[in-house]
Amino acid sequence: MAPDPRIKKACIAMKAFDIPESKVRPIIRQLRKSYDNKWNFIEQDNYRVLIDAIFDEEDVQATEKKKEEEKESNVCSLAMTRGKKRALEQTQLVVKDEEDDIEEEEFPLKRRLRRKRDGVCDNNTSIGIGKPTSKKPNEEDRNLEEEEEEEDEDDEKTEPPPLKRYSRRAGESGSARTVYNNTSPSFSTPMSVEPEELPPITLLPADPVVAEKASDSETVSDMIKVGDESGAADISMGLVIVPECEISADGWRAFSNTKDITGGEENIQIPWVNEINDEVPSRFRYIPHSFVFQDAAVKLFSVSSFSDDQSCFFCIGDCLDTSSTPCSCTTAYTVEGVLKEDVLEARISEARDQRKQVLQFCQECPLEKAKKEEILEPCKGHIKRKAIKECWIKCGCAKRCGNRLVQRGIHNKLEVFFTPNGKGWGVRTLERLAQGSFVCEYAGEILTITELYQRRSENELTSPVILDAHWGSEECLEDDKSLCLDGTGYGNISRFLNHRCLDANLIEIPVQVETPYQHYYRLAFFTTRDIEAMEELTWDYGIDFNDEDCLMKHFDCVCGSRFCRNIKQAKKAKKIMIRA
Ligand SMILES: C[S@@+](CC[C@H](N)C(=O)[O-])C[C@H]1O[C@@H](n2cnc3c(N)ncnc32)[C@H](O)[C@@H]1O
Repeated sequence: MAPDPRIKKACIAMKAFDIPESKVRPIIRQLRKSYDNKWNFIEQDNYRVLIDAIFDEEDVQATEKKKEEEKESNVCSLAMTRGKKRALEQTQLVVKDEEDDIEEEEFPLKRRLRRKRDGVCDNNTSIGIGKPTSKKPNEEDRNLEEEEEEEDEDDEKTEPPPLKRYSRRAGESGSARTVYNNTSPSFSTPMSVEPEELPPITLLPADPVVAEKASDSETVSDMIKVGDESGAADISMGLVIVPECEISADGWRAFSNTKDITGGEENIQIPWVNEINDEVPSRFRYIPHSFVFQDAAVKLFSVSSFSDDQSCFFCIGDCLDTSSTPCSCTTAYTVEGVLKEDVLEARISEARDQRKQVLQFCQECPLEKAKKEEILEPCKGHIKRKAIKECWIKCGCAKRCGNRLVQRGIHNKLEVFFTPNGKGWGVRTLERLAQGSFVCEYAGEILTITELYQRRSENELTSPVILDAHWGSEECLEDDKSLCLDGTGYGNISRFLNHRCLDANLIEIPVQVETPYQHYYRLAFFTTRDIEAMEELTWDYGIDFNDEDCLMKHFDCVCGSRFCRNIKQAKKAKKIMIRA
């Protein structure tokens, strides 16, 4: 039989890392068996699965070798006199040092490859991933070890470890690690993942009862920390706690449930499909509600700090029930559970027509301050937006009250799908949606603007949203109160919503749920018109495609709207359409 050219190609690719063919071939055989001979899994990401498998094979061999040695030394030590044992221990000390060197020699691939993956290139190899370094190899090794030690020390000092580190690692493809089920001699398909210590997670309460429990001075983070001593871990916050581990794209494919991308976190299941290619949704943690990342001062107030006129204390049942006197809270929703037409129209024209927008200007804009430039540029202005006020903890009505729409969560049939027109994943509705229907809210990590800029410098953002509806109304906004949401690492279904310039079929509206506290509010998506089943859902990210300061990752817009603001791109798309 003619040799398979793909095996040859893989061997050549591995040769660049000094991995001999004799090591590559048996692993390829195992992988082909495990992946039903689907080469694309083996080849993708520059043979990342193959490299990982070779590493794991090395690990298994090293562990087995160590075990054997331990067994041998135990047997020896039992049979030895004390004096002999001491003598042997002394020799072992010397031998151990030598063994460390041998181990490095015997398993040089791992260190060399890891160094390459980390962007450090050996001077004496011709192929280098990452920038070459002028450091001598020994110096390099020392530095690498020092760095590793420093990292360990940091971990010990920072107790519990910062969440940021986890979210960054989650997106790193270069450090993915898969744990294999060792039922076959030393390798098989990915089966399980090792749980690591979970990062501290601070949540906003899904249920306002939680708010009641907090004292005036408590931030949510003081009150609810996963696994802390406050007993807060008992409160079910509906957070998907994914054991922190690093798995490959294929591992993720194997674990992710096509029937429900939310992992059971929403009232309904949201399936995902890809009818276009082999891609799977990128790895993230599904959270149904936003949570504080670190510095954001999202305070829970004691109910007494709000006056009775900020709630409908005496209402019973449903505030929208027409038989009772309409209460002061209910201004936005109809009894059918959609936004009132006039409210929706006002919001749409405010979003689309600049003349209808009221701009507020900060004295010192957090967005400008966060740039940390010598000269502070003047504030560019923020659109003043009033939040819809839903009934909350202080109201007497029931949870089923019609003025508690957003807080009851997603209730329409949605689907994540791979778009055919180059936008990646998107969201579509599987049923007809009436105009003004609530679809979902934007959930993510609540960050301060300073934290957002920090992330931006690490290139982690896709589409953060700034919670600036009230900016400029106060003299000076403190850093921990100028907030935004980032759904990149932790997010809900909204992280899949694509952008459409101006005439999108969704609009985002600020909604107050927990308290009338204005620095943090929820951002809810409502339909701007009736939407047919299978239509993609989109919202206008509000990006200026020419703004270099734009906080979102740049992309060439292919929204197809005749109002597309990404002019060059729109022209290109039009030309293609005409030619076709
Ligand atoms: C919040 S994510 C939306 C989900 C994304 N499509 C995915 O596959 O995960 C935003 C990213 O989607 C892509 N995107 C969204 N709207 C787009 C548009 N109108 N044209 C091109 N790409 C778009 C861009 O890559 C953008 O950075």
